[in-house]
Amino acid sequence: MTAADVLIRADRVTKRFGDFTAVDTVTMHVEPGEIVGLLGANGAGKTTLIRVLLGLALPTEGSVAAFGRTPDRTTRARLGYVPQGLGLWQTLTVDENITFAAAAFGNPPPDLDPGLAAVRHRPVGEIGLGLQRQLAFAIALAHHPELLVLDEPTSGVDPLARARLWDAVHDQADAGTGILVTTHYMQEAQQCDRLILMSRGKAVAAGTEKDIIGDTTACEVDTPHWAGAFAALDNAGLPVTLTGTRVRLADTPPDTVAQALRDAGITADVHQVPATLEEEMTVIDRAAPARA
Ligand SMILES: Nc1ncnc2c1ncn2[C@@H]1O[C@H](COP(=O)(O)OP(=O)(O)OP(=O)(O)O)[C@@H](O)[C@H]1O
Repeated sequence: MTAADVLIRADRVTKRFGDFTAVDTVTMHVEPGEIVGLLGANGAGKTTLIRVLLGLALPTEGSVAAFGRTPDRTTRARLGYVPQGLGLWQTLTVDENITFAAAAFGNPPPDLDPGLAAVRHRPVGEIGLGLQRQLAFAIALAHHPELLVLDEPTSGVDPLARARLWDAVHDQADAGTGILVTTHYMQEAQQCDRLILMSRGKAVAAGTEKDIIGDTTACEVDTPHWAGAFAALDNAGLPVTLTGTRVRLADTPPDTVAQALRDAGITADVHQVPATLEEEMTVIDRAAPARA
């Protein structure tokens, strides 16, 4: 990879608001044709990092470059951005939003798929969130950006629309567009070529899902008394989670779990399994130092 191959990069970027460090010394980049997932809990610093990358906020320390230069209006024209709030004018119609964006970027308005075409004369504030997301996505793609930045693109979207959106993202990446996408749905991480995990402002892990999970394990507790097992492990101060009736504990020795269950008089099978990405994330968050 040469510097010319990098679409966007952050080099030791820190962003502070007063005494609060929202982004802490983050270095990352996105290349053409790859889908990079920025993962992290609420408040981890994902949106702030994106705003700095796009030139919408200045870094307190460190530097950013888009297409090899300081982000400005010219670089903005080479990327598509769908912010968490979608960036649409709620009181303008679908058509008016499209016309406005097309004029700003100097491109012809995009073709609309039938769902959006049917509501083209309605104010955006009156159409459903799913259609609003589709519109924001169509507008972001209309000028054929080299880089697409999507902040929580699937939040509040039904499973079918979510699958469609990821299909569209893959089509873009296959055509050579670089994608930077934030999410806190860990299942969506599997859609990405590369992940960057943020915790309390820092990039704490990077690579594929497999790289990030590494050797971390979890204990799974097999018992018909799952409610009692959960309560007992929770009372013992262990990091237990319950998904459906599945009782699991990330990064906890099986002996510790078995002992806590025995102490509570609960019979159960305890076995060790590879951790999920979500579990790895909680392990990392537990270990991460408090924000500077
Ligand atoms: N303008 C601001 N002034 C003060 N604090 C801010 C500002 N913008 C963001 N923050 C704080 O910085 C931290 C990181 O926020 P950010 O929105 O970047 O997180 P995030 O990872 O995108 O979370 P979410 O998934 O909830 O959007 C939060 O604690 C937030 O309250």
